[in-house]
Amino acid sequence: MGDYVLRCLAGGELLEDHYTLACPNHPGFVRAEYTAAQLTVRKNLPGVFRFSDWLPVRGSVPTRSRPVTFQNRELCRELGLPNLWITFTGYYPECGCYVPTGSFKELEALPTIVRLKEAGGGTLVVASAGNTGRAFAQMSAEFGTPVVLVVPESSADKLWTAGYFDHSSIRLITVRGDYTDAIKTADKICEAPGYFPEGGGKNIARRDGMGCVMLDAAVTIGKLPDYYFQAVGSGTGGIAAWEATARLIGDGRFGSVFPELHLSQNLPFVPMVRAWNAGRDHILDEDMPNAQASINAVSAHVLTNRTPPYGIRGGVYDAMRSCGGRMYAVENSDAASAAKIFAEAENGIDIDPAAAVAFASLISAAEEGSIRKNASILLNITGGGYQRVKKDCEIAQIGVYRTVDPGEVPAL
Ligand SMILES: Cc1ncc(COP(=O)(O)O)c(C=O)c1O
Repeated sequence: MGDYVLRCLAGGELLEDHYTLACPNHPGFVRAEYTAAQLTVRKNLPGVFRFSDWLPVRGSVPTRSRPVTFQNRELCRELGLPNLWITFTGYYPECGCYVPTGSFKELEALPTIVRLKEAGGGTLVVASAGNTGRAFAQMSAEFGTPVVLVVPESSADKLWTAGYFDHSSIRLITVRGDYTDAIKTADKICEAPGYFPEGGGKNIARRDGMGCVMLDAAVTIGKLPDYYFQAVGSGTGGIAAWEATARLIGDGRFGSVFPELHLSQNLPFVPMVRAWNAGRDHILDEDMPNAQASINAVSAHVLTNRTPPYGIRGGVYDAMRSCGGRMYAVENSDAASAAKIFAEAENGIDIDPAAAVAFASLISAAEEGSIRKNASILLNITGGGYQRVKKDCEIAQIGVYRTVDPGEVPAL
């Protein structure tokens, strides 16, 4: 299971995999090419590991976390989209979804910790605006993998575990700055031996873990959707959807056309939307005017990455070029209205502000008539059910180990 070779996308050469995140000779992403040409869903394996054929791991860890794809007929009628499918990754027992930290970042964290363990282990260093850090914290508490989490000071309250109280394997560092400052601090920590970057979009375990959303949708719907809607900060989920689609097309049973990517960001911080709409393969400073104030003004802070893998070979720009599609800039108020519609339709489930941004972009596309109404649409609800998880499980806040200024490296 999970047999693969690792290929450099820029140079085309095969690479040895020692938790390898990048090619030593070329910039750009590396990608896993799996031996299994067809996907066998292994329901006997836990959670997301049912897709192990196309995950870069040999083993698994016990978990219930996986995405769940379903339809809500009433919502389909209300929106005039009869073939709307939702893939939900969060905590929503009524739909069989038990992701305790509430977001699809757990789909990345699970194969990442297994991949690192199989490569010899070490301490994972994770920069996060909140959700990624919480996902890795949960894994660390459950499986003992040591992690250093680096988050903006304002995100510290988002760092908790559900049902696990021993946090001795977790070091939480808060930075007096934003998400990008957290990324820089994390990079510096990784210069010390024994500390490994989780790798963000460069990590095949993270991308292929997220790609399980598309795999779950395709096996549930029985074919690839025509449109894929997701809110993006790094854009890794969009890239992952593109890569998973390529594998599904190769499988031969799910169709041969890439779904259009409909990716959204939260106004006023929308660097990828601006770059894409200007036809550029790179982001300029002018795409992020008043960056700090704009970041402070969005409702979905997890979408505020100032250095996303946009123009890199195999990144967001390539994915958009390959699939076609559109990018949306969504107002906070529209995201809030979308979240309300979702809660009313789905047992009061509160969705993540980022997922609300994606849903709002879909609503606007439907209202504008810019998508075909009868097309098969996949809406990636990337997080939700936080209120429910806090009701059903005991929550343990993670204590801050050190608080540092931007550029400062904490002693660990
Ligand atoms: C709930 C949620 N949705 C969407 C995103 C954006 O994901 P990405 O840009 O990595 O695909 C994030 C990122 O942290 C998230 O936490």
